[in-house]
Amino acid sequence: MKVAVLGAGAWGTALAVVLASKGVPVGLWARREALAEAMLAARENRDYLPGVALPPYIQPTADAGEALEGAAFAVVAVPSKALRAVLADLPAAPAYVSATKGLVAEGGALRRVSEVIREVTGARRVAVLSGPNHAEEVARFLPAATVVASSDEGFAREVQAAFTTPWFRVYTSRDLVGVELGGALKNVIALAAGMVDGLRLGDNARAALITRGLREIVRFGVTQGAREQTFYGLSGVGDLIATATSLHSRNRSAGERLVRGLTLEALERERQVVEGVYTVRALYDWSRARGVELPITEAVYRVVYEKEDPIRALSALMGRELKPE
Ligand SMILES: NC(=O)C1=CN([C@@H]2O[C@H](COP(=O)(O)OP(=O)(O)OC[C@H]3O[C@@H](n4cnc5c(N)ncnc54)[C@H](O)[C@@H]3O)[C@@H](O)[C@H]2O)C=CC1
Ligand SMILES: O=C(CO)COP(=O)(O)O
Repeated sequence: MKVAVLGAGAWGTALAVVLASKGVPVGLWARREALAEAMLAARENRDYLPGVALPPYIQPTADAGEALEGAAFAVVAVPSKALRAVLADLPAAPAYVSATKGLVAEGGALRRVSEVIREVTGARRVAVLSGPNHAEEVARFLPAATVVASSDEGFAREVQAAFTTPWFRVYTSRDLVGVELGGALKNVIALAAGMVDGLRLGDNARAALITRGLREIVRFGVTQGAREQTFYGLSGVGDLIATATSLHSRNRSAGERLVRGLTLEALERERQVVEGVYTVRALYDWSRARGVELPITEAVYRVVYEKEDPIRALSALMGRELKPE
């Protein structure tokens, strides 16, 4: 069995390493010819995942047709903002696994990445792979667990079997909506946790924020048809903890740097993608249009997009109406 990985950032590369480490041939598609050539020459992705050797079973290429040729399924690991345009340009695969963690805002509607994949490609077999999985650790064979969710149980099991290794444990789930939203929304809470870190507000504050953040994720997720229980698993609270507390997390670190003077414009120019910056805007617009309260999302939005003083935005969370937990 061969697999195509679309997107040669840190995560696409790490997932390719997982598959190739067990002898699965992988076509790793990079948008830029120069990156594909550099990976071929150095057998390393120095731009996005330096220090990790690419096993021989990985075939880097900028030719999507070559990457997809004979693949049983394609793993989508491109940033959510580029998703639609990238997919529209590529040949179709028999099935898709989304590894992208974000939301796509289109004309006032919020779309999940798997919905966009389904719509653009017409594929019927679509799964989401999501969990507490920093690429830097997964690619170095440190132990990790993840979830593959699909409404097609057979496909979820196929993907589970493809990715499972002695150090990468894969669970299945039928709650695709819950698994997908857990991965997207935790980035917003991780931005907020980074702001707490940047302001040196302490461990108690970070724990309170993560816990109330989980509540906010559940509140939104349930309105979208997710099962509440899913958010208490690996792809929910598991990923929230990994992202909101890790030195690897780009979202957490972006929050920290934004309150210390980094501008949004400078952040957007950086090479690595910080999905939470787009997710928070999409969620904020959605919540305002529907009158749904998402207080942490609102605070993060105001700091990132309205340049509100972060102390003021976070104090507003403390000063909300008192109520039972
Ligand atoms: N890095 C990680 O540990 C994890 C990342 N993810 C998710 O995977 C997705 C991809 O992230 P990473 O691999 O970390 O990316 P990255 O930050 O390492 O690299 C960015 C990637 O996006 C590509 N890119 C940028 N603009 C593009 C455009 N306009 N069209 C096509 N491609 C474009 C770049 O070429 C590069 O491959 C994101 O949704 C992220 O949230 C999920 C789990 C873990
Ligand atoms: O999703 C991730 C870990 O599970 C990666 O998080 P960051 O994008 O914040 O680095």
